[in-house]
Amino acid sequence: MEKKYLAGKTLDELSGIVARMGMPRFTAGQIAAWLYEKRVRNIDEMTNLSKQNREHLAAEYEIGYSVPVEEMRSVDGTVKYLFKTTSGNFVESVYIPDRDRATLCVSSQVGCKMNCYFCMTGKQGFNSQLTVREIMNQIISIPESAKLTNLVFMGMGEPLDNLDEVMTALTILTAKWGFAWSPKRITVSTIGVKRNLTRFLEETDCHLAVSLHNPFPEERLSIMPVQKAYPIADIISLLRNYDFSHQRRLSFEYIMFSGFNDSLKHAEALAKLLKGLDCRINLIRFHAIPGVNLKTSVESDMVIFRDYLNRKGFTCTIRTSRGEDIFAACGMLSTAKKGEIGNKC
Ligand SMILES: C[S@@+](CC[C@H](N)C(=O)[O-])C[C@H]1O[C@@H](n2cnc3c(N)ncnc32)[C@H](O)[C@@H]1O
Ligand code: SF4
Repeated sequence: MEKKYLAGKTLDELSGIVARMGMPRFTAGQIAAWLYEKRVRNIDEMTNLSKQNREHLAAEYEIGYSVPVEEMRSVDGTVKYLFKTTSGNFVESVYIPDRDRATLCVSSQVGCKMNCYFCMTGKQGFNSQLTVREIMNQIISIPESAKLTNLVFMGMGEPLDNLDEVMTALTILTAKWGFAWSPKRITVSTIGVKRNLTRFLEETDCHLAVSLHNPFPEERLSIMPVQKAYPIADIISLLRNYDFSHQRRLSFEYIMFSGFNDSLKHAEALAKLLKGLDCRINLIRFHAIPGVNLKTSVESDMVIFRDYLNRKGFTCTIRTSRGEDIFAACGMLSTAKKGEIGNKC
């Protein structure tokens, strides 16, 4: 019999399992602590469960964590990890140490349906959803797991297109019986999948980042097909119904493309679009990818753009690029790995 996995199970699900197996109710909490606090890799290590209960559990279940299959280290300390998924594909996670912070950028899907012109993951097309176990595994199975202070869902895939699994991962990360993290340590990035945005905003307190990239609808549509189904103006109207003036943070991601979206006219339109919203704007350098005819903006244009937005009352910063020497743009390593395997077949 193929074994099922315990990793990624919530306390409610574990309670159902122990009840079915005739174990005491409190065993569910003990198993959750072994999975998410002590992070053991083998049921036999759950030493406060009786030997009989461990054997019983191990007859049907295994834990289901798996270590990365490859890693690339940057001179700046960034590490890119590659994980093999159940579907036989690969996803990436990037560990980014920065003074007293240690952030992990996690993937939510294998590939992506959204097909943004500038994105390597988009070029892969959609392959499959990651399960909550595969999302949690990225966080638990890197050597630096215990050092992590922050998480960003900015790896491969669109988190709001896999919301059930992402929400369960957020529950495990923030529940007392799980990681017990504050939701303020977690940021979910989206291009604005409106149908799921409301649920995310209502049911979590995690920070939100929206990938905007161009304030003009036609121009945005030319690089982001999602603009057709979910225009950015509608997303912004929806966001105006929520309070981002306290603990919860709203930010907009804006990749700066030379001669495409980096003029003062764009900065003015962006300021107009976001007027009155409590938000930050992050300007990002474009990581060039093969076959895409766009270049990152020069530093002086980014500075002019940033200063204009700061004068308009926004908090706008230029994000430092990390791990340039290890293909840090998401999707590059997994695409290379896919090609390697494809070539071998
Ligand atoms: C890979 S996406 C994943 C999260 C979500 N799908 C989104 O688009 O917000 C995370 C961020 O990376 C940005 N990005 C994608 N390709 C990039 C590239 N080649 N250079 C710089 N940033 C890129 C996206 O625009 C987005 O802001
Ligand atoms: S930028 Fe985000 S939404 Fe667009 S293709 Fe890449 S992963 Fe998908």
